[in-house]
Amino acid sequence: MGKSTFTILAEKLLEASKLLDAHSESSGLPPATFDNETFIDLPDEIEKHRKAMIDVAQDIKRLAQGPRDLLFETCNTFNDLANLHFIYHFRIPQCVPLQGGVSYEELAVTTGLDTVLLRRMIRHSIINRVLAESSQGHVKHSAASRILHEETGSMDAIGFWLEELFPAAPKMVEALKKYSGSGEPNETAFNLAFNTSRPFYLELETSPERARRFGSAMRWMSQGGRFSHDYLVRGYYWAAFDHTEGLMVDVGGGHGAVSLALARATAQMKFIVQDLPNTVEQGRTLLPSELQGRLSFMEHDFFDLQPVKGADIYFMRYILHNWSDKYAARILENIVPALKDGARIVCCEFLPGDEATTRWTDKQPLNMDMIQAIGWNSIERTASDWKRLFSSVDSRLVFKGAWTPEGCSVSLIEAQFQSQHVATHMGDHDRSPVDQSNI
Ligand SMILES: C[S@@+](CC[C@H](N)C(=O)[O-])C[C@H]1O[C@@H](n2cnc3c(N)ncnc32)[C@H](O)[C@@H]1O
Repeated sequence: MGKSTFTILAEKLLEASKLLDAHSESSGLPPATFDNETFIDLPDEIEKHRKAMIDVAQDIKRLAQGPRDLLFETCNTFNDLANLHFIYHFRIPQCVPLQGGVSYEELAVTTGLDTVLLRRMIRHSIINRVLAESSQGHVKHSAASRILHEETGSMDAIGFWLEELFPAAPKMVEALKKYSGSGEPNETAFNLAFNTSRPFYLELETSPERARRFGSAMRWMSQGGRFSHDYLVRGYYWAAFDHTEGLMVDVGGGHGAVSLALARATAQMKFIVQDLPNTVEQGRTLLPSELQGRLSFMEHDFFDLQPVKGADIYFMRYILHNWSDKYAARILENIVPALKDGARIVCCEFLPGDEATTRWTDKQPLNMDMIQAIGWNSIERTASDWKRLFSSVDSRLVFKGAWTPEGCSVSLIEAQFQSQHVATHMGDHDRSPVDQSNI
C-alpha cells in the first residue's frame, strides 16, 4: 500500500519543522512557542518554508476534521471574532502584566466585569492562543496578547477590523440583494450596518477618533512581515528620483506611512501626502522634525483636479481597490492633467492570482476582495484589470506592468504618461517592471 495523503503531508511538515528549528538554533533564537514571537524577518528561503508549512498544517488539520467538522468549524468563526472583540473592547491585554499573571478575580476588579463572564471569555481566547493561563490558573500573556499590550497600532488594527468591518460582514448578502450590481460607494453592507448614506471614508471623517484609529491601523499593518514597507523600498527604482527635484505625490496617503518610509530610505527626494482634512491634520502632528523639509501634508479630495503638477510619481497605496471602475477612473482622470511627459502612476495593491506560491498567501488577496465587496462595492483587480483601467482613462497612460516583490503580500502596478503614445495592439504589450529605459 502506498503512503496515505496524511503521511505524505506529515512528512513534509516534519521536514519544514526541522528546517525552521535549525534556523532558530543557528540564529540563537529560542524555539517556537506560543509565549514568544520567533519567526520575524526570516531570510527569504526560510520564509518560503514557513509559508509552505502553514499550507500543509492547514490541510492536515482539515483532513483530520473531515468535511463535517470543517463546515461546523467554519460556521463558528464568528465566535472567534466576537471573542476577540470582547478582548479588544475591554482592553484585556492592557490589564494583564507583562511579567507573571493576574487572577480572574483581580482582573474582574480592574475591568469592572463579572468574574464568571470574564472566565468564559478568556477561556475561549486561551483556546485560540490569544491569551494564556499560568500553572496557578492566572491569566498571562501569549505572544499574541503581548503584541496587543505593547503595540498601540495592533489594538487599533484589530479595533478597525472588528468595529468597522466585522459589523458590516453579516449585511453583505442583504446589500448585494438590495443594491444588486451597484458600484456606488454608499450602497454597501457597511452603509446598511452603520445606517449611513456616507461612503466609508467620509463616515470615518465624521469622527476624529475613528479616522485616527484607521490611520494608526494602516501604519501598524505595514511595519513588518508580509506587508512591510521594506518590500516597497526595495521593490521600485526610487533611486532614479532621489535628487533635489524628485517629487512624489502620495494620493490618499493617510498619515503618510509610505512616504515616511520612502523619505527615510532616500536622501533628497520630496514627498507630498494628500488626504482628507482630519487625516492630514493628524498626519502633520506625527511628522518627525527631521523630515519636515522633505515631506509635507496637503488637504486634497482626489475627486477634485490634482493641484500638484509635474511630479515624477503619483503614488497610491490601497486607494483604487476601494473604488469601482467608475470611481477609480475618475480618480485617475483627475490626475492626468497634472502629468508631465514620462510621469508615473504607481499603485500598491493586492493582486489576485499573482505570486501563487501557497494557498495561505493566495487567500490574502481573496480576503481583501471580500472586504472590498463588503465595504466599498469594489474589487481587487488583476493585472489585466489594471491595464484595462488605465487605457480606459487615457490612451497616453501606458500600463508598464504589475509585479510582486519576492516574499511580499502586496504588489506594485505602474503606468507611465507618454504624451505621444498612440495605442496600437502591437505596441501595447506589458514590459518588465524593472525596465528603466524610460527613466
Ligand atoms: C486604505 S487607506 C490608505 C492610506 C495610505 N495610502 C496607506 O497606504 O497607508 C485610504 C485612504 O484614502 C483616503 N481617502 C478616502 N477618500 C478620499 C478622498 N476623496 N480624497 C482624498 N483621500 C481620501 C482615506 O482618508 C484613507 O487615508
